[in-house]
Amino acid sequence: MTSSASKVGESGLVKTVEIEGRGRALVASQSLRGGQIILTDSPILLYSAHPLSSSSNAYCSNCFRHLQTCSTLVSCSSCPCLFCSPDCLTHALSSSHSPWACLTLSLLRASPSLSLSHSERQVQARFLVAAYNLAIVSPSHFHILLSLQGMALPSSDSDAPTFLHSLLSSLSPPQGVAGFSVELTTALLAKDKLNAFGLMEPPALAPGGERSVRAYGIYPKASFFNHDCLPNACRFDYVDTASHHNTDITIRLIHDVPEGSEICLSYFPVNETYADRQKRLLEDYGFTCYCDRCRVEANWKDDDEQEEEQDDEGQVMDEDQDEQMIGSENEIEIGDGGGENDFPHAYFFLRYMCTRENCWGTLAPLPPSDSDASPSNLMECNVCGNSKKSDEDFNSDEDRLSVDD
Ligand SMILES: C[S@@+](CC[C@H](N)C(=O)[O-])C[C@H]1O[C@@H](n2cnc3c(N)ncnc32)[C@H](O)[C@@H]1O
Repeated sequence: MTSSASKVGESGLVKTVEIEGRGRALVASQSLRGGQIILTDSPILLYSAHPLSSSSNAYCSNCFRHLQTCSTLVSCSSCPCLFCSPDCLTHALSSSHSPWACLTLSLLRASPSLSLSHSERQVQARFLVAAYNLAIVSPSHFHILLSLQGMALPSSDSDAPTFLHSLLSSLSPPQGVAGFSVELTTALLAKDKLNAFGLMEPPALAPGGERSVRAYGIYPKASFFNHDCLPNACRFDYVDTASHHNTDITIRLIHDVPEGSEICLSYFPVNETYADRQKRLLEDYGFTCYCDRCRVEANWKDDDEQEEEQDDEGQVMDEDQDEQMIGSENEIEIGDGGGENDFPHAYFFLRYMCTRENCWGTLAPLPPSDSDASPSNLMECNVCGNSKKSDEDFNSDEDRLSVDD
């Protein structure tokens, strides 16, 4: 580890260091307590996760607050975008919804070739508009975006940059953006893929089902967190409940972390199998994970070697579920060996996984009253927002915490 340490976050609780094979990383500058907020970060760029062809107008086009909760809706005078308040619209007109962004989104919406494209490509088009708009309205933030990790990965959709770049060039090239080229477009798409955080839809909009993403954001300081399949920190956001800076995210520690230890997030829900995690990390993030959990699970029986049996209806059934640690009822399944050595991280799942059906969120203690206080025994889920005492089942829906930071 080389420590060219620059301190970031709340009062310098974490610092960036360079770790061989992992790039930049954030480590604890001092010993830290579970529940401590180590970083609050604001996005330099946000964009909708909905395809351009979608008629959904459920969220403010600037701050992505759910519009159902807003009484002062206004629309853009030149396009169908809605905003939660006149102030948000005014702010957007000089930032995220500049005249160039407004015109370009309208032209893209009307483009037959883009409307025939799959939804992922339409969302990538939204990102590129947001990124090139950033170059126009805030060159310093655009440089921060360029400084983030991200090279095109061999597995990435290689047609996307060429197609989207030629579309933008023909419809509405961003005037005055130095270096506007297919190479820059390729690099921007790669940076988005490696660094974007998803702001989720509120749980009530997806009853019983999985929550989907409403918007993506680039959070420059939080982008330095590396991944671990058993993270020691997790991310919270309060898009609909915070009255100011509602798109800020906070990173909170799940448990105590000693000075000098790396602080990691999980880039996706922790219930995924070893094979799925490795595939996703390699294809989407370009690395193989050798975290403690992966080192243990690498010795478990391979998915492909598992016996598969045909059930009576001829469906393929997985009999051996030792890879699928968290079943549909959030059960812990232990591997063939059955012992603690096979599954030393069972404790993590029992203590820090949300038990609400289909949530798969992570629990972190509420922030301690001061840095010397013991961690709170009230745990909050970073996905559904429910709370529970550390040794209890979840409270009812009425116990959902409302936090306004
Ligand atoms: C969001 S960035 C994290 C910060 C990054 N290390 C940097 O230097 O900017 C994601 C990238 O960091 C690297 N990374 C993250 N977690 C890693 C891990 N557990 N092992 C190796 N590389 C990792 C991968 O290159 C990944 O694509």
